[in-house]
Amino acid sequence: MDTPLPDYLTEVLDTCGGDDGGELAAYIPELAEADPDRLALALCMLDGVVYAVGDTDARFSIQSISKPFAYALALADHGLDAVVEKVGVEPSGEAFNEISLEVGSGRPFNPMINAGAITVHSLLDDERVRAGFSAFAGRDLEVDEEILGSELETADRNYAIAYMLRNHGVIDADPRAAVAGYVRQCSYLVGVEDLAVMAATLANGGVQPVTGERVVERWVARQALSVMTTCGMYDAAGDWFTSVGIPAKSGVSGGLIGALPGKGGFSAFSPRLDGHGNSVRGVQVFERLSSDMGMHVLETPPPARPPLREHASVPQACALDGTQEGSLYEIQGSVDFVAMEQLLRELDRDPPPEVGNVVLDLTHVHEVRDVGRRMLLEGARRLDLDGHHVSFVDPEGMLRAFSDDDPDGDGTIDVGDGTEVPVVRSR
Ligand SMILES: NC(=O)CC[C@H](N)C(=O)O
Repeated sequence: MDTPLPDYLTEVLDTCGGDDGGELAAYIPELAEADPDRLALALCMLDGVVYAVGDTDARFSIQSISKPFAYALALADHGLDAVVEKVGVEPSGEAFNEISLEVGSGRPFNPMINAGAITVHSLLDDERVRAGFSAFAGRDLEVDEEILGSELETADRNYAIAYMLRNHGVIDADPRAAVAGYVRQCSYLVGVEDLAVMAATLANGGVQPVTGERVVERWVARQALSVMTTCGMYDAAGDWFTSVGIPAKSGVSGGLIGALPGKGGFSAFSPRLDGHGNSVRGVQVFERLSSDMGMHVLETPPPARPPLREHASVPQACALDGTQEGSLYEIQGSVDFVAMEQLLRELDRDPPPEVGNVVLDLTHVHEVRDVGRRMLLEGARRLDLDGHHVSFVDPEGMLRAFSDDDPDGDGTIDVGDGTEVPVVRSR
């Protein structure tokens, strides 16, 4: 069987391809020369599989899509506080090249507009950007010197921004050098597959899904995705988020990325732009993908099955001690806050009989979140305090995968206060 995914993606391009509305970014001479009809789309799943359709060979400058990645590198190098001290995280509601600072703090509003991005760039050097972007993409990226030179010839607005930044003490660097570095950052050549993989790295908590390299820490990826959500589409961020609902970033060469946490990275390329500087057909492609695939991050998920699959009083409930009566709790689904709140409430409402074994069976659990694990262990600790002989059945090692509690694998887990509870592989 051939997977239908490429056919589906081609169909999306076909339906969105007819719109020739919008304009090329004429303020950068080299971009005004681009072939306006090119159209491409790529998806990168978090196991590293990439689907790409349309003009997948097209290479274009990354432009403002560089901003969340440069922001991530600055966060990784300097920490959150140092970066937030320089650049805020509030949507400006203004155009990407607005000459403005936040009233009060005197910082650029956010790292997605040019003022913020020039400031972020001043925290990095060219080599760090090159190596960092290449790590996100999983291949050595190169600057298009023509595009770089072309933009620098007409960069008066960015120079104005940089002079404003230095005048207000936001950057120390020479404003012309700051702009040159920032425009270099915008001039890396990419294709849609690169962008999908880069977006997927953010969606994957900072681990590049193809190379397996951890490029940035989890919190860094979350911070970058957060500002993409609130500011990535500039003064169209609200419209974008209500209709598409995916953390995203656009660039004036026509690229667009979306990163869906825990799911995948997406990219589109089509050079004609709307009045906000976002790709016209790129936006349409994402609207279509989001509605077809139910990818709005705030879509309420369907109700989960209850965490307690079965609760039975059974003889010989515990494999460790086949002689006693006991209670068997078969837990299913996700061990997260919501599920454990329900389970602990149930154990409070209908506690197991005073003597005997209590077996907490995780055979049917598919994921254990850190908070869920802590709640479950606390439940086990309290059952132990009440005098029960508690044990876990954990065939997949889900509990231990998260902790150092049982480094030597001696078959017990510390549930707190030094209380050891046996863990067995099967009942
Ligand atoms: N929105 C964009 O992609 C803008 C990037 C472009 N290099 C600029 O600074 O004007």
